[in-house]
Amino acid sequence: MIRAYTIASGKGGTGKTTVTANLGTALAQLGRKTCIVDMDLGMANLGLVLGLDKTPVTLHEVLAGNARIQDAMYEGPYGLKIVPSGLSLQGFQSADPERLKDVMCDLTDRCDFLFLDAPAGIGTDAVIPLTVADEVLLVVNPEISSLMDALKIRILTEMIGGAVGGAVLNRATLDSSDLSRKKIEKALGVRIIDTIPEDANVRRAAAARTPIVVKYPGSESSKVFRRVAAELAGIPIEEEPDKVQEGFIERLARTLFRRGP
Ligand SMILES: Nc1ncnc2c1ncn2[C@@H]1O[C@H](COP(=O)(O)OP(=O)(O)OP(=O)(O)O)[C@@H](O)[C@H]1O
Repeated sequence: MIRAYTIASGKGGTGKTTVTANLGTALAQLGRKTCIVDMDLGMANLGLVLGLDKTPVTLHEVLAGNARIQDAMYEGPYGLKIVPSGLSLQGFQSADPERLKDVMCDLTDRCDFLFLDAPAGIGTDAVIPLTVADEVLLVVNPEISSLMDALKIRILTEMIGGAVGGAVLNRATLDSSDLSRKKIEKALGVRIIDTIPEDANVRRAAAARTPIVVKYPGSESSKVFRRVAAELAGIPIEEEPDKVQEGFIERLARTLFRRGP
């Protein structure tokens, strides 16, 4: 039985693609058949951040009725299936987001988990993914503009008969200007499933066109992605306890009392 999630935020640049790519990879690492789809028909970048170079068939052709979804699926890490969107404006014009429902039917037997990376805004290509998923997961940053846009998406989703399952707070810092998790939860009216910190390794991994859970598996963000993936898969995850940071005194003692050559 397939479980479909749409990753949405309303505001651009909150981390939807990052969350889609890494949750998808983390679920694939857990052995779940997982497919991620770039619904950003105009400004595609899921394939780019995952290092796909040759993608002769994309979601553009599928939504234009000229190809089957299985022809637009490319292999990612741990057997993750990636459906990129095309980069051409012509392809964008020919793609009809209304075909998404039929595409989802074709995917039913092919995977356990499906993630749709929604575009920013409330255009047709952003709204349709909100209706077809079992649950919408919001990606929100700890700032008022992101919160307001996420709230709009929550209300819109409910108005059109969809369901919001929760939110992921991304790019959290310890800065006092950050909205707190509690405030966001209260204003948004949905549970914050987990919090991903602001992490320079996220950008480094994107530059290397590799998910952070593969490139920097020990980073804080990777731990959060694995935790959320485990929760979605309904399995307990045991993280290694964090190594106690060696302080200056411990380092000095180790150097002074080192045995042997
Ligand atoms: N936790 C994080 N720490 C640091 N940088 C991050 C984090 N999450 C995302 N980023 C960076 O923020 C930028 C935007 O992220 P991303 O592309 O995932 O957002 P998006 O919501 O998909 O954007 P768009 O609305 O344009 O599709 C990228 O450069 C990404 O590497």
